[in-house]
Amino acid sequence: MLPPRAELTRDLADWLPRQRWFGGKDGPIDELSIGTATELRTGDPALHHLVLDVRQNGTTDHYQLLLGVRRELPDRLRHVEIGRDAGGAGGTRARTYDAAHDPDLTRTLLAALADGASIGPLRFHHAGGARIRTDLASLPITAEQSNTSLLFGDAYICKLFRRLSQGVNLDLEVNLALTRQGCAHVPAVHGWIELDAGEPGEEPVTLALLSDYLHTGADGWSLAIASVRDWFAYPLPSGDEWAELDAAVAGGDFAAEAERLGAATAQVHRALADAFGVTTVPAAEVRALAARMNAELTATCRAVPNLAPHAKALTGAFLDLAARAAPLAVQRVHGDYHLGQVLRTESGWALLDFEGEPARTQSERRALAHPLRDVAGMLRSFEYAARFLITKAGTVPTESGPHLETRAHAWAARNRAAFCRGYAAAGGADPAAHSVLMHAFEFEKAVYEVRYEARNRPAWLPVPLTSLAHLTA
Ligand SMILES: Nc1ncnc2c1ncn2[C@@H]1O[C@H](COP(=O)(O)OP(=O)(O)O)[C@@H](O)[C@H]1O
Ligand SMILES: O=P(O)(O)O[C@H]1O[C@H](CO)[C@@H](O[C@H]2O[C@H](CO)[C@@H](O)[C@H](O)[C@H]2O)[C@H](O)[C@H]1O
Repeated sequence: MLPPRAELTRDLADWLPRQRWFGGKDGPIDELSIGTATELRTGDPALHHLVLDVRQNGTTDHYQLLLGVRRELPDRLRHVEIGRDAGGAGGTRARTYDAAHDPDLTRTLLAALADGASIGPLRFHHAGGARIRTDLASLPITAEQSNTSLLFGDAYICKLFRRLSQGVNLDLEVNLALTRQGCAHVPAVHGWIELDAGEPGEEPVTLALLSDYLHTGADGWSLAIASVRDWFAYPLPSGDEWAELDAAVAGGDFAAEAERLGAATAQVHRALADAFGVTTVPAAEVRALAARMNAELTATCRAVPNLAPHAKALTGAFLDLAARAAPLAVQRVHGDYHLGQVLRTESGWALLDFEGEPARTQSERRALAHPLRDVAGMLRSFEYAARFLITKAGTVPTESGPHLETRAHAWAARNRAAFCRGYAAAGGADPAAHSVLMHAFEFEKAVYEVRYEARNRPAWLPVPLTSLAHLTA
């Protein structure tokens, strides 16, 4: 049984702003109420699924929470306690906590998924194929910011979406379609959980996604950084010859992987086109897109004046896009493609997280785009990886800054070229033959990054700015 609502909502309003995944940290909570409460397991411990309606600054956001209720809280769950002394029915005391951290309770989710159960407004779907195992204990992974993912042994990863958005989640929609296409470059979907919208004709809200856990995978960002570190440590030849060095000579060269990643990207784009189709937008819409890119540049220059010296070159690229005067083929793409979104497993590259850029609205994230927009995103990521160690002063060997910047540039150039080669060879549009699109998309992403870093990680701001200095020189 749930503790009395008044006490519970008071505890939740105190606890929620302290959670990493809470999106409304920039203002106070004006009102918090429990939108839906569904009992998933009775007894001690009990499990309740809650949707919290959180009103801030005139808008209401919805967050999901798995609420555990126990008489006594074991030490291992103290760090996720929500309410200490909520008085239960009949004078009993109940301790409430975030049950995502309690493997005794999260098993309930696997069992319901395996059964394809319906509990109150919650629908548990099994994607078909292999039976879902129910004997696995969960462990939350800590790396994430906006959602919470649970590992079930080496078999599954279950992503619980914290802030809920209207309708079917993009990550589910895309991964399910690609799994059904037999695409080898995404983790197979095993199941998902959704909440009935309640109103006829309204789409259900996606709550969670259960996929294959690619437990042998290493993420592209760590692999690329290891390669850059190796390249920076490569001994300098005498004199000034270092400037001529090709990044290929370093032991940890990444170019072959970059080329394979390019090929995997083209294959996923093909599968997305097959699953969702391709449409053509007229030249007038391409002009409107270029105008939006430029408007964002103007707004970002106002917020981050250090971007202003590059504005002329960026505007030039957006004007070239506007002048292109040709229709553009658009389709579903990844939307926020970078090295942190790809995993190298023993059998190849896998792409993760098709939710789009977190700083964009839902409709912007759903918008179709030209596939080279993803290619440009990944080229930005090579720029980032090349300069990350320089920005993190102290983690690099003894060379002076300008020398390292030359090395960074060489590493980025080598891996950008390899990625593009792999992409074109596997049937994707050849980036070299679409320089107007590539420049506009890459500069659009760089503007987004400048804004993203200024807001979220000001210490990283020099990374996109230095790279822009090179690209616009
Ligand atoms: N299927 C998977 N197999 C292995 N690791 C995964 C899988 N899905 C996600 N991860 C790991 O979890 C991290 C975060 O996943 P992601 O889907 O990007 O979550 P978020 O949307 O919260 O950023 C990834 O960078 C990756 O390291
Ligand atoms: O992974 P998310 O969907 O949360 O994407 C956001 O955060 C990313 C940073 O974690 C950010 O990516 C930028 O930094 C990366 C290095 O950390 C770099 O590889 C990317 O190229 C760069 O864009 C992403 O833009 C943002 O949407």
